[in-house]
Amino acid sequence: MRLLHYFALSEVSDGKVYHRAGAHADWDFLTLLFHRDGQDGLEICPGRELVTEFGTGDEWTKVKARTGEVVCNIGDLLMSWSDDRFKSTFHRVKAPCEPGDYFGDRYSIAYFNQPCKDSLTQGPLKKYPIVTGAQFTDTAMKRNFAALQEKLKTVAAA
Ligand SMILES: O=C(O)CCC(=O)C(=O)O
Ligand SMILES: [Fe+2]
Repeated sequence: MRLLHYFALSEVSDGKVYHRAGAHADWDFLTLLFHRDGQDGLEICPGRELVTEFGTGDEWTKVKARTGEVVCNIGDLLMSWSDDRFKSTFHRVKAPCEPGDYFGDRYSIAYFNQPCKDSLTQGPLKKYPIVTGAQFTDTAMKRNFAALQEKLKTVAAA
């Protein structure tokens, strides 16, 4: 479970668009997101053909934050377990940076459903090799860490 507090920002704009959580897919089975009325920012790009690649350029949909509603994001484990029938939900959190955005404090709860370490998963079509929960999580963490290292290199070189 992740308890997120995105701090309030002053209502200034330099004309650029920023994100406080970059585009990503979660590597769990299913993420349940809880927001508060009016604290918008989440944008989703569902149905993307990927297992956690950090791409850009697709169509993004803004999700209205509402108290009492639960946003369910498909994670990479459900994607591979379903032999890619259900695609991971690519998502990001926009920073308030344009007129009309919500600039106040934003609270969000992300409940990540992770597999037990010794559980075994494989889809009915056996598209991917059978893995334990521990192997799946370990691979996902290493892949994300490698992607982050690559990104840092690009930023450092710029
Ligand atoms: O704050 C949100 O609405 C999303 C957070 C999120 O995507 C994450 O923690 O993985
Ligand atoms: Fe996420």
